[in-house]
Amino acid sequence: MADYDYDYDVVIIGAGPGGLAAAYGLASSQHVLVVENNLWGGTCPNFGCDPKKMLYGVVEAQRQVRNYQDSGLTGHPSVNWADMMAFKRSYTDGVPGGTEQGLAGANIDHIHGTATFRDAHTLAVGDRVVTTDKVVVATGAHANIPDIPGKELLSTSTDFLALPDRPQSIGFIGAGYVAVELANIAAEAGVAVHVFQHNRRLLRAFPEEYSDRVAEQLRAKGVQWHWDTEIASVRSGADGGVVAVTAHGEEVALDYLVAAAGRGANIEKLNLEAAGVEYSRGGIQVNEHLQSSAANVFVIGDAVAKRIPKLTPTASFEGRYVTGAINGDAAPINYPVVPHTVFAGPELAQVGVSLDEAQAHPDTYEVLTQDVGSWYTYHRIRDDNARVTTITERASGQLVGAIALATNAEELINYCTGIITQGLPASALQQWIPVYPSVASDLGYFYN
Ligand SMILES: Cc1cc2nc3c(=O)[nH]c(=O)nc-3n(C[C@H](O)[C@H](O)[C@H](O)COP(=O)(O)OP(=O)(O)OC[C@H]3O[C@@H](n4cnc5c(N)ncnc54)[C@H](O)[C@@H]3O)c2cc1C
Ligand SMILES: NC(=O)c1ccc[n+]([C@@H]2O[C@H](COP(=O)([O-])OP(=O)(O)OC[C@H]3O[C@@H](n4cnc5c(N)ncnc54)[C@H](O)[C@@H]3O)[C@@H](O)[C@H]2O)c1
Repeated sequence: MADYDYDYDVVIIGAGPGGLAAAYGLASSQHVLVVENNLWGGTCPNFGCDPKKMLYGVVEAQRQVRNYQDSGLTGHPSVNWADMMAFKRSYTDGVPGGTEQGLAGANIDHIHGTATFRDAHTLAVGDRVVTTDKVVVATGAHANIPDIPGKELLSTSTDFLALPDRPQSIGFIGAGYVAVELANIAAEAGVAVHVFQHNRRLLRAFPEEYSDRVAEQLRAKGVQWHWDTEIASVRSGADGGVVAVTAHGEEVALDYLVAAAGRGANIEKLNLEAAGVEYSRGGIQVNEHLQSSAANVFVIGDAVAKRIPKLTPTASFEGRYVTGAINGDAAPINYPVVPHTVFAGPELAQVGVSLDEAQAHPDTYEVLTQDVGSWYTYHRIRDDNARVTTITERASGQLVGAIALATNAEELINYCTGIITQGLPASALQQWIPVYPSVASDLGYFYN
């Protein structure tokens, strides 16, 4: 508890996965206030992971029917965009209210408004001024909008996830997670999709031999890739649409053009200078205890300038870590391996030592890439192009990395993450009985 008579022990700015993990963790030991200026629950359940994966579920079901066309299924379903969006809302509509009820039920003080620092211990939220011993900044991130003429005509992933009617055409600037996932959903729903990428590399967080396969799979679904193409400007087009003008002078008429060129930390409204908190282009700088340059101000989640992936599980992990740090645990943060997946139809997932790293050190690592489309698990679902790479450390035989492009790849990679995190030897797989047949029952073939 604070020595000085502050209003609160901890004010948490932002009620996304990071801020909420910290709030629930701290509530039993500290007097906590949570401040949120948009929807309770933050990006992931309102405008990110969860609504995206609901739409993905619908288009994946359609893809599976297509895969089974010569295996007993006939007929081609089609996506009803409006109904798909209503299905999404059947979940997202309840998120803000449910999140707020959860905070109220746990007796955690919470207010709606934008928090701004007056000094490191004082925050303004609208007309209200609140003093606090410590602050946890968990403000997340927003889509970067390229600074080009007509930028106000650009849309974002948030707009996409709320489109009431199916567009005829849509473009994406950038070829990262957001563009690939939303391009897949749109293409599967029958939208004409263009992706404009300023170089020739998509999904740079994944190995090129895998991301090239994703590009080819999306091309086969109708996605038009515009490689080495900068968008120089945007102007209004016919019927409320836009015209994307490339640096080569090419013009592409679209219903929407989505900025998917990375995300920047939500720091502009915080007045960080008043609190002595230093930041850079990538977000707020922190030490190994997630403390900013103002020692009483902690930062977690997408707002942090960090090298590890900015994902919901990393934000929650950091929320749990600051709970311990604020309660007196002096240990620095120690991240376990972080798996990541792009839901690209099928999924591309990876964890641990990267393929580049393994290939650069062949004396240290053994790399085994297997085309598993003919294996029972993948043949059964006609995932004919499924592929899995495993990376083991030669000296110990320990699994240290894995990459999979396959239906349910995220589940296979979750199992690999458990093995790597726990440092389990291959012999451990002899001591458990998985359900057969299942993704898990293949593990012994990948790691033995
Ligand atoms: C389209 C999309 C799909 C994604 N899919 C996945 C996925 O499949 N898996 C995955 O792991 N991650 C995914 N992500 C990333 C994931 O959503 C984020 O990593 C995660 O939400 C970060 O949590 P956070 O708590 O740091 O921030 P956020 O969830 O962004 O929450 C921050 C909150 O702070 C509020 N806020 C900001 N400034 C202030 C202020 N000054 N005062 C008060 N409140 C403020 C914001 O309104 C927001 O609600 C996706 C992101 C997007 C955009
Ligand atoms: N499945 C998931 O886990 C998931 C899904 C969506 C988002 N996310 C999170 O959100 C973050 C942001 O996603 P994102 O796709 O916006 O970013 P990203 O960093 O994954 O990709 C950005 C893309 O934009 C390109 N780019 C950068 N500047 C550009 C410019 N000026 N003009 C044209 N292209 C440009 C980059 O080369 C890259 O291809 C991810 O890094 C991830 O942390 C995760």
